[in-house]
Amino acid sequence: MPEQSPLDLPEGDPFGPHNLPYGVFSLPGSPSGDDHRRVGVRLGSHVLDAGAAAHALGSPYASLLAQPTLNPLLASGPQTWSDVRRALTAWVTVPSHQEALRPFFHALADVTLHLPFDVADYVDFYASEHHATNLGRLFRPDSEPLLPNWKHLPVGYHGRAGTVVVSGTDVVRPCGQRKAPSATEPTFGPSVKLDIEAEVGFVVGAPSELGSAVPLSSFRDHVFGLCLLNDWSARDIQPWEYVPLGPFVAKSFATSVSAWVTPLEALDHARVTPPARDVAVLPYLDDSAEDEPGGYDLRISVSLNGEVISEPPFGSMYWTGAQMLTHMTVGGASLRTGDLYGSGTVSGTETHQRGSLIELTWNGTEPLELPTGKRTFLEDGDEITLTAWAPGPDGVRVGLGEVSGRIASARTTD
Ligand SMILES: O=C(O)/C=C/C(=O)CC(=O)CC(=O)O
Ligand SMILES: [Ca+2]
Ligand SMILES: [Mg+2]
Repeated sequence: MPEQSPLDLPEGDPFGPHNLPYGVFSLPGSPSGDDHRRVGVRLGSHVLDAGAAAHALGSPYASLLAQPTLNPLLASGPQTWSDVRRALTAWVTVPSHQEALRPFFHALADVTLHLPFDVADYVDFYASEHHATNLGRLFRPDSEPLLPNWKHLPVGYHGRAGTVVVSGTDVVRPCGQRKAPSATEPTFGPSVKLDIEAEVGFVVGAPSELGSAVPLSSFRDHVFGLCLLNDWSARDIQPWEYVPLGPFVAKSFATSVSAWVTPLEALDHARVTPPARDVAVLPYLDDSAEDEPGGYDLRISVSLNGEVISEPPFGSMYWTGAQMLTHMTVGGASLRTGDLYGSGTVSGTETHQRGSLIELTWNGTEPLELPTGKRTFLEDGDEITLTAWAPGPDGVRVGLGEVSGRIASARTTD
């Protein structure tokens, strides 16, 4: 019997030709150096070696795709993104290409997936009203949960690009300094409140000029696509160190991203109007006259050791990706290819929609009851996986892949 073609997908496969996310892979046995990495496009449970396929088909995009990272494609800009996607769609849907493409498909189970792009700057926002309200209650119980600025601008901080890692990378429990409110002196040691943050990452492709702001309407000229992101956070280190400049050691030891970047064009059916804003914003952030709604209806699922513990709805985010981008550049900051910005933890209104353990367990006071026992924060060996899907054309889902990471024990010297 002939082997089934990678192009024969089960009906409704979330990684069908309507999706075509990009990643970077290497083949088994190849050294881990850059030379052996190549851009791949996911189709079902296979990855297409996009550069080799382009070369074989005589495509003008061969040199853009035969690369060890997505950066050249990201830098090529929105017209080329569309053109390449159109070409790929034709390759995987036109039956006459089937035989020519077959050698360039590899089973996902047989390849190693790498960080898909070289991360330039990394920023993390705080765009969920429900998350910000919960964290405000937990960290600042004597104040209003939302600080006065929260509904006037998307609050964010600059993170550490060099510690962004691809899904599947172990996360070493961080050590740091902490002081409980009741303690008189700070102490040092491995975090005892290691947490997750379920987020969506925005991947910047086309750069912008230093000194000019990027308006809301230019979001799609710069942002190439979305990934899943887990902003690992040490909740015992964070409250002691964050005043007044923001998170530092507590959130800079590892941030995991999915191996697949889903182009915005694959998510057009998922666009939704964000929740009603009850405070008027300044004109540069006012999206009421934009042509398209700025939200994305992504349904995230968080599992701990295989048990689903939360289902955060990305469509509930107060601030949109365009507003975050515009605010980030309003002072004239330039964008670089490979910039990554996180949405901030995605939490919905309901308890089972909270995107972090500090919220799900109310800072450890209400443990989760799991088949493997009670859990407040993460223990060594725990594995966290975020997955997500979005509505696509004709009721078919668009899969966003997964981001997972396992906790390795702290590296202490004593
Ligand atoms: O409210 C605080 O002081 C802290 C908030 C967070 O830890 C959240 C954060 O990193 C941004 C986010 O993911 O929403
Ligand atoms: Ca975060
Ligand atoms: Mg981080």
